[in-house]
Amino acid sequence: MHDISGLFPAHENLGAISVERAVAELRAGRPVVLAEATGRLLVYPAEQLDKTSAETLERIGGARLILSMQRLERLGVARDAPGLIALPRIDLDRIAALIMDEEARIDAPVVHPIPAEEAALDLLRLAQLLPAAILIKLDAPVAGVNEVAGCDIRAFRARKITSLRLIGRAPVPLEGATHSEIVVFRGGEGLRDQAAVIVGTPDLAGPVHVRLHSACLTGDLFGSLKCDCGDQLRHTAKFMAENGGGVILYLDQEGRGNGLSNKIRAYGLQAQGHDTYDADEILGFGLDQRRFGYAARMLDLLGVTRVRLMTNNPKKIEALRAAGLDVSDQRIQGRPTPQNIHYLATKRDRAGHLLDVDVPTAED
Ligand SMILES: Nc1nc2c(ncn2[C@@H]2O[C@H](COP(=O)(O)OP(=O)(O)OP(=O)(O)O)[C@@H](O)[C@H]2O)c(=O)[nH]1
Ligand SMILES: [Zn+2]
Repeated sequence: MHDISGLFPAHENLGAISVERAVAELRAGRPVVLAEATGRLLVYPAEQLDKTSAETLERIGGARLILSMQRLERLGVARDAPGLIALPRIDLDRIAALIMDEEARIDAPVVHPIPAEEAALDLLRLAQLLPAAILIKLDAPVAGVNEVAGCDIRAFRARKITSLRLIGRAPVPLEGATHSEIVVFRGGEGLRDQAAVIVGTPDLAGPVHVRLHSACLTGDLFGSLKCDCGDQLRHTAKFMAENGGGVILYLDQEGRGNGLSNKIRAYGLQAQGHDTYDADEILGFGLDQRRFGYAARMLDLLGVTRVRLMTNNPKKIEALRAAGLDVSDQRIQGRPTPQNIHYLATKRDRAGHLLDVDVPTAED
């Protein structure tokens, strides 16, 4: 027998790997078992339910639906924590309404979750699925299911920060910033690698212009007029090229961390008149899912300690300060368009973004 134990990563990574496996299973529409000292829980994503999975879950019995605090609030139940609803029957239409319908109201008692059940909800968020799962307490073994420990889910984000590694770097000339280098890191809590763009040759010992830019496929790549992302990205690179260089971290946080599918679902709700935050809340998400701890770690790996942060988002400033960086900030204006002006004003009014926007009134 060959001994291949040396091919497996160090012991401290195993927990994070088990979470990533669980995330892959859930995204593929497969169940996972969440193990805690209190017992074992079968977890199935509510958005993946179909006739066969519903029948199977109903046969096992004891199914409950866990929903986030934001979703419960939308369903007319004010709460400060997630909650569970018993599902004596797995009715596909009712569950679809409970997880996504704007008009649905709750018709059953809501129970407070235990930590294992809250960890299940967090797993769904990491998988960038809707934060809604069918849970069943298991009193008998189940075969062929991936198992994940609640403690590993809770430790996942911090572990991903410490395991972040620089994989490669190469010069890539950019429009408006021809002297640029792209550096790629593996890790972070998103589902892909993270990139940093080093524009010019910034003095890493002094305060460095830095932008934390969350991925926005629609804005950055397709030039969507609904947001200011693409414009800010290109403007920042050009500004840095003309002002002593800088570092742009391009973070795998599409849709404020909710993922592309949920962002497009939210855009669908926005097309019906909801603002950017209401649309996310209807889907069960909070104001902003993003955490910036791993961005601080990327800066650390690049040797940056003093930052002139190009942002209007106070949460980014706070997050880097909390991670020990010396941060001063600099406003960055995205181009207002008739299509994004309300989005910009909403970020200012509801999330405290430091934006200077003039929304035309009906009289203008
Ligand atoms: N969920 C959701 N995400 C959106 C929407 N519009 C844009 N986004 C995402 O919001 C994020 C924008 O992030 P950033 O460019 O870092 O900007 P910001 O948080 O507004 O802060 P600064 O630009 O630094 O002031 C990207 O991940 C976009 O994909 C939306 O309507 N709903
Ligand atoms: Zn955008």
